[in-house]
Amino acid sequence: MDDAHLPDSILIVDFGSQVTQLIARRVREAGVYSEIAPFTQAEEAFHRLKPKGIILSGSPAGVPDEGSPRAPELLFEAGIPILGICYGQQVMSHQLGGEVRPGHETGEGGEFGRAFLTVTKQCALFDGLWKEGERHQVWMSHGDKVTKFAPGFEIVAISDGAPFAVIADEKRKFYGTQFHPEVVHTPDGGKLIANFVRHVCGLAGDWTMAAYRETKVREIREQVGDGKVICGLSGGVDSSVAAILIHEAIGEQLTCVFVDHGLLRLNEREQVETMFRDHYNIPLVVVDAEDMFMEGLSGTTDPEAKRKFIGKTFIDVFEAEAKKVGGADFLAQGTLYPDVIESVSFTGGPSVTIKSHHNVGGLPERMNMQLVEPLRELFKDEVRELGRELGLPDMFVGRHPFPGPGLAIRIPGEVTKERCDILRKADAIYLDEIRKAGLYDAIWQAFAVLLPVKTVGVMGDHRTYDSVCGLRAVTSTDGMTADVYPFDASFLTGVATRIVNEVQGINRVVYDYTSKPPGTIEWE
Ligand SMILES: Nc1ncnc2c1ncn2[C@@H]1O[C@H](COP(=O)(O)OP(=O)(O)OP(=O)(O)O)[C@@H](O)[C@H]1O
Ligand SMILES: O=c1[nH]c(=O)c2[nH+]cn([C@@H]3O[C@H](COP(=O)(O)O)[C@@H](O)[C@H]3O)c2[nH]1
Ligand SMILES: NC(=O)CC[C@H](N)C(=O)O
Ligand SMILES: [Mg+2]
Repeated sequence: MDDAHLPDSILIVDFGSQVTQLIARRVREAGVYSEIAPFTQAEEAFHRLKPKGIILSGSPAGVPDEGSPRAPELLFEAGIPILGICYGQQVMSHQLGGEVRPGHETGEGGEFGRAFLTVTKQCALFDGLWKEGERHQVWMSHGDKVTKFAPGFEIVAISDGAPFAVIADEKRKFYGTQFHPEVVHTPDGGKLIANFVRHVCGLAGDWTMAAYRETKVREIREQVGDGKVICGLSGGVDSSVAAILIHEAIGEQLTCVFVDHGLLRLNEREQVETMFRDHYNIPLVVVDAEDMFMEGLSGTTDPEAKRKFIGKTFIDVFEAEAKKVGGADFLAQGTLYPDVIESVSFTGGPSVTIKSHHNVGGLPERMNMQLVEPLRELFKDEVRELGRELGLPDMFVGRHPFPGPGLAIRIPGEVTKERCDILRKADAIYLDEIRKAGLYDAIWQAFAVLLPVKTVGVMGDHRTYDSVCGLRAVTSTDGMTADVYPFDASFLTGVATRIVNEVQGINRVVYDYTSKPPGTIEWE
C-alpha cells in the first residue's frame, strides 16, 4: 500500500509460527489494520508502516539455539507498545537483558495444550478483563521458558509450568505472554489482543471490511496499472469474491476463465455459467479442458503428483487464454491464507508442507504471469463477510468450498472418467439429501469419496463386487481445524441406501469420523 493511504496499524513480526495469521485475524476483529512482516523484513516494514504497536509472534525455533531469529533492535527503541507472544516473549526478554533456558536444561517439561494461569497483579493489558487473583484458561505450546526477566519488567500472571506466564513493563508498555492469545482455545485471547491494540496502543478500532475493500481496490489498481488480467473463476466463494473485487478495481481489463477439467461435480459447469452470467456483466470464458486433464492424470496415483500436475495444467490453460485476450500479464486467483500455510511456510522458514494446494504449492516454478491474489491473507469466513460487503448473493457466499483439483483428490488411486462419473452420482445424491434435510447451511463442507477398495455385497440374491464410497461432512469456521458433522444414524442409512441402490459401481457406504487435525478435510 502506498504511504499516503496508510491507516493506523499494528506491525506483526513473524518468526515462523503456524498461527501468525491468527494474530492478524484477531487484530482485524478488533477493528485495526495490521501487516505481517517476516522478522528479516521487519525493519523495512516498520519504516514504511509507522505502526502504533508491535506484536512479536511465536516460532518453532528456540531462543537459546544458535542462529535463531531476533527482532530488529530499533523496534524496542521506537517508544511504542510491544506484545511478545511465546517465542516473542522469550526473544524480547533475551534481547532486553533477561534469560531464556531450553526445556532440556531446566529439566522441566514444557506446557502443551490447555493450561491455567493466575493473575498476580493488575496491568493495562488486563484492564476491564482480568482481575488480580482470578484463574483463567489459556493455551500453551512451549518447551523453553524465560527464567529471568529483563530490567523494568514484572510478573503479572503465573502458571504451573511458566512462572512468567505474563510479564509487563508498564512504563514502556511492553508485555509478554508465554501462552497464545491468538488461538480460540484461549477463550479470552481475542479480548486480550483487542485490549492491547485499542487500550494499550490507543487505536480507534474503526477498521472494517469496507475499509479492507477500499484498500484492496487501490492495491489492485496500483499493481495492474492498465494491464490485462485473467481471473481463474471456479464459481466458488473465493474466486467469485476476488473477481468482483478486481472488477470493481479495473473493470474491463478483467476476463474470467472457468476451466472444465472433467473433475467437476454433476452439472456444475452449467450451474456456474448460469449463476455468473445471470448476476454479473463480466466477460466469462469457459474452457473445455477435460481431455487434457484426464489424459495427463492417467496412471498417476500419488496425491502430490496429481496436485502438481493439476496446478501446472491450470496455468497452461490460463496462459493459453491470456494470449487469446491479446496478452494478459496478470493471473488472478481466489487464494486464501489456509491454501498458503498448508502449502508453504509464510516466511519460507521451517514450517512443513501438508499438501500442495493446486493454486499455491502446485504452481509451476516458472510462470509468465504475475499473480494478483487480493484474498491471500484472509480466512474463509472473512471472505464470506467481504462477499456480503460487495453485495454477492447468498447463493455464492454460502456455497460449500470445492477444491480446485476437484474429484481427482476424492478418488484415491488412479482417476478415470468412469470413476469420476460414479463419484459424481454418489456425491449428487448425498448433497441432495443434505439439502432436503435442511442441513446444507449447518455444514461447512460435505462430499463423497470413491475408494480404491472393492468389497463383496449381495443384491437381489446376486453377489456384487464393487467399490466403497466414503461420506464426509465437517463443521469449521476457517478450514484450518474441523469437526465431524454428527448426522443422525437414520439420515446416514437413508443416504447409504440411496447410493447403493442408484449408483452402479458402489455397493458399500462408510462415514468418515475423523476431525482435523489429525485428519485433513480432503482425503488427499
Ligand atoms: N475450475 C476452475 N476454473 C478456474 N479457476 C479455478 C477452478 N478451480 C479453482 N480455480 C482457481 O483456484 C483458486 C482456488 O480454488 P479454491 O477452491 O480454493 O477457491 P474457490 O473455488 O474460489 O472457492 P471455494 O474454496 O469456495 O471452492 C480459485 O479461487 C480459482 O482462482
Ligand atoms: O482450491 C483448493 N485447492 C486445493 O488444492 C485444495 N486442497 C484442499 N482444499 C480445500 O481446502 C480446505 C482444507 O482442506 P484440507 O483439510 O484437505 O487441507 C477444504 O475446504 C478443501 O476442500 C483445496 N482447495
Ligand atoms: N510456540 C512457540 O513460540 C514456542 C517457542 C519455543 N520454540 C519453545 O518451545 O518454547
Ligand atoms: Mg473451489
